[in-house]
Amino acid sequence: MATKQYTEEEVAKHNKEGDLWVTIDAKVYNLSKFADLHPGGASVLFAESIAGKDATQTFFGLHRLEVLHRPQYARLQIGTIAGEESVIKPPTPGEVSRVPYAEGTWLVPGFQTPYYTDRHRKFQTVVRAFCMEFIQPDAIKCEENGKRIPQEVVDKMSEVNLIAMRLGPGKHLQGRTLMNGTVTPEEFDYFQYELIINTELARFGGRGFMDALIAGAVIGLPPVLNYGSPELQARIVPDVLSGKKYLALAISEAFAGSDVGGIQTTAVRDGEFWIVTGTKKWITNGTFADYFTTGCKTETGFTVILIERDDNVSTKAIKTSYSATAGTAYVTFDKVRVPVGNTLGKVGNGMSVILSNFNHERWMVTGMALSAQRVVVEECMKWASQRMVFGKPLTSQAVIRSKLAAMISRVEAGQNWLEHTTYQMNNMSYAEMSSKLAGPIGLLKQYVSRSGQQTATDATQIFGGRALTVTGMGKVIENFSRTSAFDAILAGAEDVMADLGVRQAMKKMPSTARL
Ligand code: HEM
Repeated sequence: MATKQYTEEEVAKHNKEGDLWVTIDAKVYNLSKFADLHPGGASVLFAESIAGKDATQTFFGLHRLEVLHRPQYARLQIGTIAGEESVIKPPTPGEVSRVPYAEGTWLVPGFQTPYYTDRHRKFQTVVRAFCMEFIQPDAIKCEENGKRIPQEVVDKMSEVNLIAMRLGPGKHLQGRTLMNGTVTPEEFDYFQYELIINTELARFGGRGFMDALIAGAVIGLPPVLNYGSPELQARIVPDVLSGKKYLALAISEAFAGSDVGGIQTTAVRDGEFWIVTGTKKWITNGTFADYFTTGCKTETGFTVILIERDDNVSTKAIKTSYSATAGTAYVTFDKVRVPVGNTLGKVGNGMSVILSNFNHERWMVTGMALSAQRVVVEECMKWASQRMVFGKPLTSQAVIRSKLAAMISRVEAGQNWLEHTTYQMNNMSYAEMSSKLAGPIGLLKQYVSRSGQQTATDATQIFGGRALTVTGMGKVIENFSRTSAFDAILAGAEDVMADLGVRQAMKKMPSTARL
């Protein structure tokens, strides 16, 4: 680290081509050689207001702080300004943001919460620190290069049983040490701890990587845990939870999406085997999955079968508008022989297997979508404060403040509804949840995905052209705007969710209700 101290007068002498210093947040940088390599061009650095001067305000109007921490640029620092201290710092691992509305109120000092305890806060700190240290660096890289999640990250996650925790509480947690003992399996209350995990995993500004984080198993393993035979579970579950094998949920097809009943993949009995033929589309983690929890048409209806990858299973990456790191695949089953013992639940009863899984899946998607939306609120709060227009910050414009008001209201409304729903889930049996919460969760999901898209539109207006570039200042907004539509589709399309909520409510209308 550069420790040499300079006065402002000394820095001011280095103000020309070939001999160029600037100060940013009390740190002195020698840009003499870098000027010609500067992505923003050399000439901007020689401006009278920049060369040899304190360029802090201009710098933060154009760059994210992370630029200064990239090793190739951190090297340019030669010292600091004598008697001054750098004050703009990246968050330390586990640190909670102090930007208003950047965190759920339960994390804001002075606010009360009926749902969370100090144990939850401790857990949140540990999970955030873990995510920042072990997941975030690869999340950013993979989101950009589209490569699958590195095995080392998966191993690290399984070391603290993060993969198992992502499936919620249950017997699969028994005997496991969770997050190095921060929470016990008994204590892992139905959803609050899991909600914390989903919230933290969604804070990286990379939607593709969010789905790469073993999302396939999160949505595809519960049917094995809830409906698989003990033998099947013993063979499959430990390897998936320890990250040695990957699993994907394979329901949707080119022929049927939210209308699950219309799927065309068939499973025909041949003695002790099923012969499965058909195709599946949009399968998250499919390119690298070893197992597929697959919806099939059978003689007596719809049946869910666990298919193991073999030579008759082929997967092909589908190009989507989000990162290929999610491993979204087109899957072809070509007369795959699958032991009948791999059937999940009763033959012909697949619809209830899938439907019982949906509540948890939709709730998870909602939690992650809301967390990503909150990150956008934080980005906009920061940007609108630091961006100067005509000598004043953007926040001095009423129209910008009005957009911020709308964004904050949406994310806070979503959070309160989500926490309330999570509390119900904590206190209901699985069966109760299926009958009472399918509708409300559908409505909540469509509310959060719709508000996410409105927030994406508002954020794009606030960031302007910067919201359209994949790198640089607006990269989080660009990623969110490009991918928030995924939340409106995955696990049930927005319109279908809204309709489900109303239809379920209609079923419960008292026959005597009159105006
Ligand atoms: C340590 C000093 C600096 C480093 C390491 C640096 C680095 C970079 C990098 C990496 C970019 C690409 C965009 C991004 O990733 O955010 C960039 C863009 C830019 N930089 Fe710098 N820069 C420095 C100082 C400055 C200063 C003092 C100015 C003052 C005018 C400046 C003006 C610009 C401009 C105008 C762009 C283009 C921004 C855009 O396209 O939105 N840079 N710089």
